[in-house]
Amino acid sequence: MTDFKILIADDEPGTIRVLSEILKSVGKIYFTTHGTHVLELAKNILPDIILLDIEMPDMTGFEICEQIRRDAMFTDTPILFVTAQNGIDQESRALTSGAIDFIHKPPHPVLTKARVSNYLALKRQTDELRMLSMQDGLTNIANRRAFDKALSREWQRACRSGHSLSLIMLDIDFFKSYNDRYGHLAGDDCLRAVANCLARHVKRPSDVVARYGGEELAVLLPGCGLEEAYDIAESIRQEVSRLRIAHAGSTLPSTITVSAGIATTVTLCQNTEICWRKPGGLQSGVPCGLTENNLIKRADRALYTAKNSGRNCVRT
Ligand SMILES: Nc1nc2c(ncn2[C@@H]2O[C@H](COP(=O)(O)OP(=O)(O)OP(=O)(O)O)[C@@H](O)[C@H]2O)c(=O)[nH]1
Repeated sequence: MTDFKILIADDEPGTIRVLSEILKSVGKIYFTTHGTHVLELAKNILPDIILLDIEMPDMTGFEICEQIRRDAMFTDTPILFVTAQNGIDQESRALTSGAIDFIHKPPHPVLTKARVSNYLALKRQTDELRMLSMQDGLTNIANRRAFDKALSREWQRACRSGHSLSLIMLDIDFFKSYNDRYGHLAGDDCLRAVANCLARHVKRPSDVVARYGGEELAVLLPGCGLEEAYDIAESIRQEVSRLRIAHAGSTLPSTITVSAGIATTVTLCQNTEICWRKPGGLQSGVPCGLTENNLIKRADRALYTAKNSGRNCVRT
């Protein structure tokens, strides 16, 4: 048995039994006889494929399909309708509501298994491609594209909820001279080790560690205020020093170090104002309508300050 998850929604327990028997070797079966439960169940189990009865008493399969399609979590999840009806109108309505194909009742064991297996194989490839498109090939942390998406998502969320959002930008000190002295491949190893170190430091599922570009790395911390972000950045800085990667060209301790800059948002007055918290607890209101780019600019500016303050330090 594979680790695929198959969700079957049908108000007839007999059909669920037959489909489960046919597909039990293809993946783990989850089912519901209530149309209104499908979306919630799907959110809990994150199925790889959904088999939907068109005729359900509480909600039609079309309505459920459209509801699932509206949810960004299920953009790539294939939905197949299981139906006893044939007809151009039904099929066309099913396809426009977001289904990818049909299984006709009574389900034929060989055809049903083959059809579901094909869509699952396709889903696996799509998942792998999506993952690769969001991952940095050298360090295996999130790439710039994934970072931009996460920042945009978390910015919206922070504006809605009023929770803080912190961004740490980190840059390896004297990395050019490291490359020049030890070679580009050693530079790549060093970058990987520092990225791993960052990844070990983030704990919450919504935190994102990304390669922002070149030797600049970013840590996005939703729901995290300035003090906590500072502690995390400082702890990363110390941990990188403890890696003891020799760097004879550094004017600091002769090991690899990082500099870090932090910016934090605080939403005030029921989202009417977005405020940047400044060092020393000062707050300055900035008119609403700012974009997430301001957070990056602030963190970058703080990083620049850290570099100008002698490097191997954290600035806000
Ligand atoms: N090995 C390796 N080097 C990279 C990669 N991406 C960027 N770099 C190098 O990172 C170096 C960055 O150098 P600079 O921007 O001059 O900064 P720096 O030498 O670290 O100096 P400061 O940041 O001021 O401490 C350049 O030499 C880039 O070639 C990469 O993927 N692998």
